[in-house]
This record gives sequence, C-alpha cells and structure tokens, in this order.
Amino acid sequence: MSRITLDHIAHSYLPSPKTEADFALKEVHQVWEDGSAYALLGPSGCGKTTLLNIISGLITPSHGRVVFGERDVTLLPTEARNIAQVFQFPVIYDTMTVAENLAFPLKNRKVPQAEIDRRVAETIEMLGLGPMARRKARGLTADQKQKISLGRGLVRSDVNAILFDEPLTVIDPHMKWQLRSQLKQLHRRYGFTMVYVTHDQTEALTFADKVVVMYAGEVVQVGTPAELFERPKHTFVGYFIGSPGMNVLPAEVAGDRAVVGGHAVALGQHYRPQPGRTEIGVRPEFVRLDDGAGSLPISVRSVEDIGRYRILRGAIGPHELNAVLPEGRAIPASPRVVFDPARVNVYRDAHLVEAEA
Ligand SMILES: Nc1ncnc2c1ncn2[C@@H]1O[C@H](COP(=O)(O)OP(=O)(O)OP(=O)(O)O)[C@@H](O)[C@H]1O
Repeated sequence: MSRITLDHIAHSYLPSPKTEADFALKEVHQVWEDGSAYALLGPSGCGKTTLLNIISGLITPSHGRVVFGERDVTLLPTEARNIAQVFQFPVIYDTMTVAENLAFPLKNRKVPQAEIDRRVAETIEMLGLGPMARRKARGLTADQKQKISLGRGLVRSDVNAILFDEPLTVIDPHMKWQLRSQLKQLHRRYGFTMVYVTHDQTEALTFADKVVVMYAGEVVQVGTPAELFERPKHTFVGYFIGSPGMNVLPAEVAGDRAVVGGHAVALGQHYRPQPGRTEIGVRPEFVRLDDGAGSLPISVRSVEDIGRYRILRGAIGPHELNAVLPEGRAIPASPRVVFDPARVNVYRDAHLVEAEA
C-alpha cells in the first residue's frame, strides 16, 4: 500500500479556464497516509468523482501532480497505477463462480496458485461468501454481486490503494450497515490505503479514519469524525455533518461576547472584533432550555420525539435554531435557550476564526 500525495492538484473541464469558477476542483494539496482510510464526502457536484478519477488515472489534472509513495503517477494510465477499484454497480463475470471471480484479478497478475487459493479463501471468509463460493454469479442478488465486487477489490494485497465510488448504493439498508462495519474491520486487520467516495455522512463517519469534506470544488476540511463535529472549519461542514446540523446565526463578535439579534451570547474564548460577515455556530446538542441571565427567546415550530431525546426546531428572530433536548422536561409556553459557551464557534466569511491566545 502507498501514501498518496496530491501535490497542488486542480482541475477544469474547460480547455482554457480563466477564473476560479471554471475549476470543478479547486487547488487541493494533501498527503494521505499509507494504510489510512479516507472518505470523500460532499453533496452532488462538489467534485468528489473528479478527485477520485484523478487518483485512479481516468483524468489527468489541469495542474499539479499525483504521487503514490515516491512515484509520480500523474501521467500514468489506470492500468499502470496498480490500484483496485470498486464501483457503484457490480463489475463481475456472470458465467464464473464466486470463487473464480475473486481469483480472476490474481490470475491476471500471474500470482502463484497456492497464494491465489489462500487469498480467495480469506476473502470468502471475511465477506461471509462461503455458502455461495461454488455458485455461478449469474443467479445471485444485486447485494451478493456487489459483495463479490468488494471482494475483487480486497483480494489483492499488492495494490497501492483501493478506491471505492459509492459502493453501497445498490445494497439494501440492513446489509449496508453490515458491509460498512465489515469494511472497517477489514481495514483494521489489513491496513489497506482506502479512498471512499460517498454523499452519505453515516457511511463516511463509520468507515473513515479521516473524512475529506468537499464543497463547491474545494476541500473545506480533513478531519476525524470528532474534529468535524467539534470544530467545523467551515459553516458548510457544521451544517452538513450532524443531524440536525450546526446552527449558524449572524452575530457581532468582540471580546468574549457575541450579539445575536440584540441578545448577548457568552463565548468560551476571547476574539478580536471581526470585519466581514460574522456568524456564530453552535450544535443543537449544546443548546439547552434555560430562562436565566443571558438566555435568548426561541419560537418553536415543531418538536420531534426520537425516543431517547427530542429535537426542537425553532427560530431566533428570522434565523432557524434547533436544539437536542433530553426527554422528560416539559417545554414552556415561551421558552428561552442558552448555549454552552465552550461549544460556540466563531466564523468569518464562513471560515472558522481562531480565538486570541
Ligand atoms: N466530463 C465532464 N465535463 C464537464 N463538466 C463535468 C464533467 N464531469 C463533471 N463535471 C462537473 O464538475 C463538477 C464536479 O462534478 P463531480 O462529478 O466531480 O462531482 P461529485 O461530487 O462526484 O457529484 P456526484 O455525487 O453527483 O457524482 C460538477 O459541476 C459537474 O457538472
């Protein structure tokens, strides 16, 4: 397996791009560690597939270099990059048995038969394909076929990286959960370098060591699930990750106070007065009902009971504000809320502002 360096990569589908807006992928400079699992997460059209295709060799980037380990592969075609790929839909041979399908990529590479038998048996075991190993792929369900595709990706131990492009799309929801955890276990056991494209945050957060969040052609944050939750570097990350996402409220910020719609909000740290568009971000988990000093009035639109907790969806003035509340306590007729000061982040022009030391 290899480290992947994306050395000042950018890509435009236009022959002579002129402005930033002409780039489907704005400049990315990243070093992805050997043996780590990365998820590329973002909404449709944000550039995930473009970046994956640059790594696989389907696209030559307009700028920059792709390096596997120490080797510059920017101009190499996919076949010469020694990668395994798993796509949205199964890519298997219907006339072969499950075991033959798994053996195929190894036979192609002239791997000795004993090694093929060992790897195939191991892959069959890890994906729970034992009962159907000798069956032809033709009669299998879409789920089972996609499992074989995953197996074909995982069977080779000599690849630089395994790339997954939304591989669980065709899998039914129950099986999705199972396969996700299986992939995670396999990663722990074998230490593959994995890059996994998805627009589903649950998939990204359960699968990856590091989640690469993309928005409008930009990588806006690379972080562990905990980092993305606690310190979103961009308001989009706060909004996109979490359910409901982070509350974002326009505010004037100075010192350890923010003013939101005429109400003072305590901040956990000290900030210089911020020019530009300033907002505070607070996750619904850190908003609580409290009518004490420094509380803000909230108008309630709905309350959803999720079992162990409730989601209050409301607004402060014209701005949406959601809160995750413990079960039990009644919601007063004119509720007020406070934010946990240590959990309030400050944003300028959508980017996280660091507090003064
Ligand atoms: N072959 C192409 N020619 C021109 N523009 C393209 C091409 N492929 C993608 N784009 C544009 O580049 C941008 C990024 O697309 P990309 O497919 O990388 O996004 P994505 O995040 O993978 O989206 P999705 O989840 O829908 O696949 C989009 O605006 C898209 O319209």
